[in-house]
Amino acid sequence: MTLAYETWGTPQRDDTGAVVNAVLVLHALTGDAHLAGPAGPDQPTPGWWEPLVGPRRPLDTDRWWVVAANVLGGCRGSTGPASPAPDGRRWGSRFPELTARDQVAAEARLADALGVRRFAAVIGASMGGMRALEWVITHPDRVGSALVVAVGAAASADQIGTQTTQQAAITGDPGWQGGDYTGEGPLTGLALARRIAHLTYRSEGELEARFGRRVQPDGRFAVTSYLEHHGAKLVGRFDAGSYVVLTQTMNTHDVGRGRGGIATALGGVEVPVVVAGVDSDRLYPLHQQQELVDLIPTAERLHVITSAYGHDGFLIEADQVGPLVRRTLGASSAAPGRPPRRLVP
Ligand SMILES: CC(=O)SCCNC(=O)CCNC(=O)[C@H](O)C(C)(C)COP(=O)(O)OP(=O)(O)OC[C@H]1O[C@@H](n2cnc3c(N)ncnc32)[C@H](O)[C@@H]1OP(=O)(O)O
Ligand SMILES: N[C@@H](CCO)C(=O)O
Repeated sequence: MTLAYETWGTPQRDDTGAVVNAVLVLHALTGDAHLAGPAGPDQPTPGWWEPLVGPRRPLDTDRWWVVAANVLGGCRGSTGPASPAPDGRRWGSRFPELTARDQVAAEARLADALGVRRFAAVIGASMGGMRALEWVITHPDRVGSALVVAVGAAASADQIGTQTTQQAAITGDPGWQGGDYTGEGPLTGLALARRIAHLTYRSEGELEARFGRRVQPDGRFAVTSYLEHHGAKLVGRFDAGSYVVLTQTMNTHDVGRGRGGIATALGGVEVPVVVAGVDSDRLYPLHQQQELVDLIPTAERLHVITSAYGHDGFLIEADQVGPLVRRTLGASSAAPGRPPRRLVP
């Protein structure tokens, strides 16, 4: 198994050689390890949280060693369905179904390899928030604090409904070939999946204000053209097999599975957790983050990101996410050179 990762800042080690200032940042569905920095020949997008990383920024690289890895099952350097299996062919349909717990198990092995016994903080939104929750529950001794944004304790019917419909758009494309495509693959299906998904990532009000019923000179509704643009862009940078595998990990997300239910699993959390949501998020509505706050004894109040942009607000509203990152690091029980600050509910 390969995990592709990037780091920013400099690791500080204690007497035993363990890194004491590492912060793990976990990306969402179509993100990758490139948290900050420009696009380049091998990197299709600029850093997805660029404003948050650097000297004196919330993820202050003069102080923290920031680590971001491409998720297991992804297609930006880590092992996924498009990777070659030992026989040299793509894993394709032979790639196993993964859960967020498997992905966290892989990330824990990355931490071992990097010499990180304990992260000062683990930070994630959306699919990254699922893994941040699993980190807190599975490895409480390895997490100083956590920031969990725009996610719930378990996939909802609404989320499973839209994600399985996106999967059907891909697997119904003749180019899918049971997952064992060669060449271009199910590009039409992947673009359609992204269009469906993107609608859930933005708000009704934003789309109305930006596009309304406007028709472009080419005869297309402006909103249709916008969605086609996002579909075409994703096709240029993402593998359809990874899209199916990763959305399936999101469908099976349930912190309570095998742990006596959500309330029991979250009720045992001892790591300080900062929970936030976006007020216009129709995919992961605020009541799901309120449930996390209600059930996690170490979570303080719900932090609300005010945004017109819906779920994507966690990517766009860096000015509001930044203070939450600082708050999370300030609450860490593992921050070097500073006593932990208790988050009072
Ligand atoms: C900055 C990055 O690229 S981050 C890279 C990693 N990406 C991720 O992790 C998530 C994937 N991306 C996303 O979710 C979103 O695109 C975001 C959140 C990053 C960006 O959101 P915003 O900045 O609000 O961009 P928005 O959704 O308005 O889209 C702008 C694009 O739509 C295009 N567009 C706007 N209106 C129309 C229209 N009527 N017809 C066609 N295209 C249109 C713009 O030209 C622009 O194109 P470009 O991105 O190729 O320059
Ligand atoms: N726009 C985000 C939404 C998923 O959280 C992405 O593509 O990763």
